Amino acid sequence: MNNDKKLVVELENVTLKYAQSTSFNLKRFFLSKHERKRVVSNSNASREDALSDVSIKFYEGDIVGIVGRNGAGKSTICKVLSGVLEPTTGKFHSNLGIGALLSLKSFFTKELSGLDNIYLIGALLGKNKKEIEDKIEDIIDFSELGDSIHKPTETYSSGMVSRLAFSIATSYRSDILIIDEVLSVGDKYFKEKCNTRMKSIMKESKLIIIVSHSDSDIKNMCNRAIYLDKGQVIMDGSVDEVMNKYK
Ligand SMILES: Nc1ncnc2c1ncn2[C@@H]1O[C@H](COP(=O)(O)OP(=O)(O)OP(=O)(O)O)[C@@H](O)[C@H]1O
Repeated sequence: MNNDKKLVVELENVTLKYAQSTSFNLKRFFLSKHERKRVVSNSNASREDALSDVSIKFYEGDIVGIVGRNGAGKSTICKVLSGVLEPTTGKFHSNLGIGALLSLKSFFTKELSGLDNIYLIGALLGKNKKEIEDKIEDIIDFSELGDSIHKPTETYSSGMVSRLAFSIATSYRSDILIIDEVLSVGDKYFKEKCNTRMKSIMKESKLIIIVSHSDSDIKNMCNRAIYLDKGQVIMDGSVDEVMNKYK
């Protein structure tokens, strides 16, 4: 499959077990950045695998939709692809730079303001102060949060969080863009605005991964889909084929 395309990212027999039940957030990521195994387990036996023997090849130009029921392992795969989590066993190879992971579940530190989160997430994406400050105006404008940017994000509606998350991640260019359940929230007007921005980013990114529970998001944007269940790949193929199986 895809013999004419350039292989850019590969998961090889990846298994991932979480060490303990715990929520994931930015602070935790910073603390564990140099010791990633603190958030995953080395044990072979004790826990059900969040990912189990997953092998996937990603090619330049792929826009891949990942589908599956709750708990299937979609967010976990995104974290492995963005370098946030290391596999417990198996290998992750990437010829692309650090992946920009756009995820509502992961990175907001809720007691901090939207503005502070812009700095923190920018730093997490490897940007320096100047690079972050160069983008602040664009991020706030695009998110349309106005003065709410100074309020703690725990006071935001899910739509506001979504707007800010989308604005931050899409303000920086990276070779790999990973969008985990962000497109499905936000009102119709903002969704259209996101789609327009996405189209221009897609032209610049080498690989895009989209997790969505929305059939239409996957059908409209992706050229390939992967169906996960209980941490395993059930099907990897064309969008039509996979969405028919997933129904
Ligand atoms: N931080 C964590 N600690 C322990 N277990 C976790 C953690 N995060 C996820 N899991 C478990 O790993 C499995 C896969 O979870 P994951 O969040 O990747 O699924 P998902 O497909 O993204 O689900 P959803 O559609 O509900 O967002 C689930 O069984 C989940 O309970």
